[in-house]
Amino acid sequence: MKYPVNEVFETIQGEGVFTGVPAIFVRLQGCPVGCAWCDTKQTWELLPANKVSPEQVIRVDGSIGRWAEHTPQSLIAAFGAKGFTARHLVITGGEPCLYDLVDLTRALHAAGYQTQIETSGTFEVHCADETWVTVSPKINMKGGYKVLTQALERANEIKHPIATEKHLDELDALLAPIDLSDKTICLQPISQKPRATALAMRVCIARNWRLSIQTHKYLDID
Ligand SMILES: C[S@@+](CC[C@H](N)C(=O)[O-])C[C@H]1O[C@@H](n2cnc3c(N)ncnc32)[C@H](O)[C@@H]1O
Ligand SMILES: Nc1nc2[nH]cc(C(=O)O)c2c(=O)[nH]1
Ligand code: SF4
Ligand SMILES: [Mg+2]
Repeated sequence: MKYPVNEVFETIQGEGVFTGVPAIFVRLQGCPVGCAWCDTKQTWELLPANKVSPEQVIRVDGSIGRWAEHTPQSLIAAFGAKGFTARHLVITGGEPCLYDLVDLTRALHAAGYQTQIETSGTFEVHCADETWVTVSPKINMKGGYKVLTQALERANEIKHPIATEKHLDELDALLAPIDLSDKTICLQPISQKPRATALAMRVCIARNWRLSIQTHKYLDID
């Protein structure tokens, strides 16, 4: 299967349960969800005019929305050619679950990588059984998509972006029918806002949840 790839880079996972772990990021192009505060808006449109050759998305700045088709094999070959050493592989976007990720995640596991998906939960998650799935549920966004029970139930980690009490109330309502016993819940302040961070810290302490700050933003790395 071919996937539209916006950028591939090696860095430190900055968010969630795997914060601090060296990781290769594969960012897929395309997302219809429309979060007003999205930090990767260049990935929303899959414009034919922005299609480039496969080598033009490896370790280059993806900020102008270019994309190239890659297969699992061409990606794994590119990691080797660039001398990437991380064994943790994060598939993000855009919205990666627009695409069936079974092929990609299985090929990555067969090549010795541990995989993680970052998804909004608005499309069904199709991936290898071993993949760590982080769902960052998007409620009432412009695109009008709803979070799916399939995605919430598949999640290993629920990482909720939060700025106000309203976001917390929305999360509580969404999670009420879900069995959370095998899931880690993280709150992630939106855009490093001090009030959002203070709220997230307060709630995490009260509920024994985890704080996820976007450490790469503080470090000014990819
Ligand atoms: C850019 S999204 C891509 C993956 C997928 N579309 C999703 O939303 O989970 C990656 C992560 O960044 C988070 N995120 C995006 N913009 C953010 C912002 N301004 N502040 C905090 N988190 C943000 C998302 O909630 C998600 O957890
Ligand atoms: N360092 C780093 N960690 C991240 N964790 C999730 C990211 C994302 O954009 O999905 C991201 C990212 O873009 N960079
Ligand atoms: S779902 Fe993810 S990529 Fe899409 S707009 Fe929201 S934060 Fe951005
Ligand atoms: Mg990011």
